[in-house]
Amino acid sequence: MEEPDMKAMRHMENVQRLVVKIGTSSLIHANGKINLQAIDQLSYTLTGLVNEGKQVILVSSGAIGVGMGQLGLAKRPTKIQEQQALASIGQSELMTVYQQRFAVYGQKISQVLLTHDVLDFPKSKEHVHHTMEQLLKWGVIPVVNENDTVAVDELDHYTKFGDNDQLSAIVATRSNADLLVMLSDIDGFYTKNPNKYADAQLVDVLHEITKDSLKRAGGAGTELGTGGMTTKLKAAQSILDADKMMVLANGVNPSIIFKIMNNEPIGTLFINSQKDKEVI
Ligand SMILES: Nc1ncnc2c1ncn2[C@@H]1O[C@H](COP(=O)(O)OP(=O)(O)O)[C@@H](O)[C@H]1O
Ligand SMILES: N[C@@H](CCC(=O)OP(=O)(O)O)C(=O)O
Repeated sequence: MEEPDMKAMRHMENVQRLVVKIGTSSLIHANGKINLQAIDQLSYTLTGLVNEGKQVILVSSGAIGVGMGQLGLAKRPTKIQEQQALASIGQSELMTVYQQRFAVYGQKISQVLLTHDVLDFPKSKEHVHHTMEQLLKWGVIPVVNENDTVAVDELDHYTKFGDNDQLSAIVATRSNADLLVMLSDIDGFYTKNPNKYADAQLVDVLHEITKDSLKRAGGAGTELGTGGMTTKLKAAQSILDADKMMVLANGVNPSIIFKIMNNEPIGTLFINSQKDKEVI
């Protein structure tokens, strides 16, 4: 693993298409209410990027969390049908809020709900691809989430992505995006879980996901978040395999994406070493 205090130069100039993933913990306050400031800033920032001529896809979690807030539930229910019903309530509310906030900046958005099998089956995968390309061509920001109402893993029918970290990596690689920006409740990937260890240090750049890095990632940090750091590293692995870049950063102020695009050393950059050498 790289020395945590070494800050490498970054080169985001050629990023034309990017996927931004935002997790539940960045979208919902600890008291269960929607974080309007985060959504507003996200809308402002992503619209700003589209106005600069970039193509942007948003992968947003939060359906279950928003649904919990709507019903006043403090704890995520364990029954699958309850989680799915909450997602159904929360997704439409979440999209209503996104729609309102993006409209303030004159930005069109759309909803794309996916399941794993849809992207496994060649014909439906092609349809999704064409729809996404058309949306991006029109300057629309597709807002993607898992179709939680139908996604369940059964023995003979595999429909779940697992979590939105995986989904965002799949969306980014399938859409040939140059960069995946993963916004979480933490500043980046640390040498160990910073919520447990005070001496944890932020890693600036990671060129490969080793067994050692996976060991440094603990479980999910919050009641609402599901993925935890392990799934973020797995997502990063898919991005590195596709020879693309990922930045993991804190989603508390989503306008941080402007700084990322401006080559500021924000969060953790995942880039394979060959590509890192090429761009420098
Ligand atoms: N090495 C690590 N570096 C950073 N965070 C870590 C690490 N290991 C475990 N974590 C935990 O992962 C959490 C982020 O995952 P999660 O709560 O699922 O966020 P999100 O809702 O944004 O997907 C952090 O808050 C932290 O507690
Ligand atoms: N599809 C679910 C999100 C699941 C998920 O991965 O959540 P998170 O760990 O907050 O990104 C929802 O919208 O609630």
